[in-house]
Amino acid sequence: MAVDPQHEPQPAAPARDVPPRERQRGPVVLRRGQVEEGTTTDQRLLDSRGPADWVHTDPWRVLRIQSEFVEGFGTLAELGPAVSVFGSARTHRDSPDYALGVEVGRLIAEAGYAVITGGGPGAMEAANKGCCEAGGTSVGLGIELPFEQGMNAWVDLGVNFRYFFARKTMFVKYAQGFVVLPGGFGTLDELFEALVLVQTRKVTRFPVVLLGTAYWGGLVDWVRSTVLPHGMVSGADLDLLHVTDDPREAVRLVIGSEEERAAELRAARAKADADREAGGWDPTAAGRG
Ligand SMILES: C/C(=C\CNc1ncnc2c1ncn2[C@@H]1O[C@H](COP(=O)(O)O)[C@@H](O)[C@H]1O)CO
Repeated sequence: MAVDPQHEPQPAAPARDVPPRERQRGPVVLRRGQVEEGTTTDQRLLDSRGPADWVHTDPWRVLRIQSEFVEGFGTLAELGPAVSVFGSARTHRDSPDYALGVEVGRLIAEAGYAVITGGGPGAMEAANKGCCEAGGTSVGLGIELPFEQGMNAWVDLGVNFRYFFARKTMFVKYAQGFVVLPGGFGTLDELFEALVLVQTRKVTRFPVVLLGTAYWGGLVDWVRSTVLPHGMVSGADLDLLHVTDDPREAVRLVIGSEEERAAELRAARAKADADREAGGWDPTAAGRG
């Protein structure tokens, strides 16, 4: 009998059509010899047991550092214009320096600027108090210290940092300038960090004002009489420092007078209008000041 080739029995499916052993490792597909035995990533995540010493390793710290920058940038990005105020954590509430801190915080707030401090006691608390009482935005960037230290009661917007260097970035990035009240090593560290950033042109137009001639005069004289003649700084570097006893003068030096600020705003708006007419409008140009 003739065999119809169309109805001949088909050979069995070749072995390669049998689904191979397969496993996924995140987005990676592993087959045959690439398949590893063991738990999935998800299983390992959910498994609470196991050693925990990795939380004290540098790669893990890098993620924590990254999260401090994310939290700081995220919280402060829309703060608007601000001035950072520094000064001793040990300034007593009944001291003239505390009253000076309250006054400068108030004047900054009345000029429409937020006040950023280290969120601690003393001069920081004073500046936050003055700002808060005047209805300004009172910011505290706290730091985790070996001894218990909460955010002062006058901070309305606070972020706590583990790392000094992440916190210091925020003081500079989100302020138009610094006002520095009498203080110790912490205050000096913040002062000289700002001066080096300006001197090396990492930041431009960043006024630094020392409030209290009796306290700061000795330091400024030493820089002028010793550091300058030794050639360790230039005459232009000395101009980076302003010293005054008058909180109004301090605020004016940092943010300009009301007229200067209004003129800056007018100029920024005019530039934005001109750019818009030219077809290249920069929506951020008129927003500050
Ligand atoms: C010393 C005491 C408390 C310290 N608490 C602080 N909280 C927040 N920020 C602080 C603290 N101490 C120092 N700082 C930072 O340094 C600057 C003040 O340092 P100084 O040595 O006192 O001049 C200040 O601007 C902060 O940014 C006990 O009361």
